[in-house]
Amino acid sequence: MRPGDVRLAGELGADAVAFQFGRESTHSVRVEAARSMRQAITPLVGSVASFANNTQQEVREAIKQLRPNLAIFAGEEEDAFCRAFGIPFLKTFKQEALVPGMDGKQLHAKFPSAAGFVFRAAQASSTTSQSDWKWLPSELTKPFLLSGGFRIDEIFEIITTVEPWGIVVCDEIEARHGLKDGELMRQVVFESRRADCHEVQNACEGTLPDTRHD
Ligand SMILES: O=C(O)c1ccccc1NCC(=O)[C@H](O)[C@H](O)COP(=O)(O)O
Repeated sequence: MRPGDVRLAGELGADAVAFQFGRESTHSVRVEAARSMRQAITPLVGSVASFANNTQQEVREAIKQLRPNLAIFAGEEEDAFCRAFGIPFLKTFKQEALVPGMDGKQLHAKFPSAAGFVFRAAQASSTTSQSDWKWLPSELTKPFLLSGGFRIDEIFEIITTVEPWGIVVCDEIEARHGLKDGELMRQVVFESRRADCHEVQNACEGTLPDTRHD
């Protein structure tokens, strides 16, 4: 919600910055404000427009002004609505709204145009064991993000347990409502990168060709 926070997020290593346009979000911003904050995004850092039950006109106007790389739809939108804007999108599902037992194939069939999904956990605490994530659809082949108000000290564990494509943070990195805290942002990026490195190291262990020359 502040240009300085937008710039710092990119400088600290965030992959993308999201602007929220959902009417019910207490973090929603006006299109004009988002457009001017977009200028503060560091080159190569993505810009995301996040919607929740906005009208077609509102989404069209925000996309026209902001030119985001990606849209997120976190309301009751259907696939046809989301794909009509011609940019890649993720569809958000709240944990409590997911049909129990729904697997990745069913989700993909319901949202064939989605580039991926966001799964928003209902319970922010005690989310670090595999069994806490049983509600996630199985057999997901598209990338997905996790959101849900994580504690910073559990981010490493969550990423290495669930192996999402990324995580979304909002309140977790705020000093006060709407005001991001640089040190908390740094810690989130650090923990996420630490988890990435751990995963890459695990994946590579024993599989890299021996490039040493005697
Ligand atoms: O969950 C998402 O899909 C998401 C996408 C882009 C940015 C943020 C996202 N999640 C966090 C939130 O939706 C809320 O901003 C957060 O839970 C705080 O709620 P509120 O104060 O109503 O904005």
